Amino acid sequence: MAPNPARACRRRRSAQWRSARGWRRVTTSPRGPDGRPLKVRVKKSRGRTTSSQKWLQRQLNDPYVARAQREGWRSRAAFKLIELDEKAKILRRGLRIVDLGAAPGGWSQVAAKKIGLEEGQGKIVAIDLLEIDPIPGVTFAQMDFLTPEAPGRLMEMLGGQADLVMSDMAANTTGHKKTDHLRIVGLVELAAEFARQVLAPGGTFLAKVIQGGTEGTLLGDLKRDFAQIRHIKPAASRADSAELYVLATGFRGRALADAAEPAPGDADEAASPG
Ligand SMILES: C[S@@+](CC[C@H](N)C(=O)[O-])C[C@H]1O[C@@H](n2cnc3c(N)ncnc32)[C@H](O)[C@@H]1O
Repeated sequence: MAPNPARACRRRRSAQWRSARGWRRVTTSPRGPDGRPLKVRVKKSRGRTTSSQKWLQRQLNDPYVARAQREGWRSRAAFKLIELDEKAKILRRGLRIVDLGAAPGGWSQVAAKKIGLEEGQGKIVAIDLLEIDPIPGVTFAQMDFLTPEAPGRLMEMLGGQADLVMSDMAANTTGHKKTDHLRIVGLVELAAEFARQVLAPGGTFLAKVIQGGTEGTLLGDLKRDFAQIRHIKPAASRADSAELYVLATGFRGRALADAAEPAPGDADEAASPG
């Protein structure tokens, strides 16, 4: 019998529903001749709600999760990019895009559709620590963006300049607010540095930050290198989360960004009397 995706989806959601409410599966023995349990009981677990149950409860109560499943997006994050694009018109046919922190692939799916990737237009290169199921036309590398080889590898995959560098990277949270804040700021700073290396003049940089995360040096550098900076909080971004997106448009070009960076050795020359 052909698999029925709607039925599989219903079954998965009902399993999630049971798990989120503290039900756990108990498999009785003996097993039948086909190795499957003769009886499967579902029992309510005692004790406090675990963090994974809380996560599941949030998922089940989240309209974007259900909508993503219905519409075939790999993540609820897809709606954030859809909304950012509705507000700021960042995706156009034929664009060359770098997607940083791409897994499970929602943003790449949205971007691929908008730029006409399946019709042979534009290009998307993507990177993540995690593996993703292939997306037609998207060139993906499973690697840590923080490793020194990552920027070079991405540039090689891209084979030219980019029109848009987008980063939805989020480091695993530790629960320690200050550490989490510093980690995400570190990721955005590196992503912005990479954007300066690969963007064509007029290009766009979009990145997830957390409130207060684009103040100081990062914001100053972005203002110097891009014509316009905006902060946007899409409705799909959870209200109780401090995340928001910084959108920098109108890249002024590498020459300017490079001129602002002291070249290696400049400091020594300036300091040397002769
Ligand atoms: C919120 S998810 C991205 C969701 C994605 N935009 C989508 O639409 O499906 C954040 C991703 O950032 C990735 N990430 C975090 N740190 C990273 C790093 N140093 N290098 C590469 N990916 C990283 C995580 O593995 C995770 O998959």
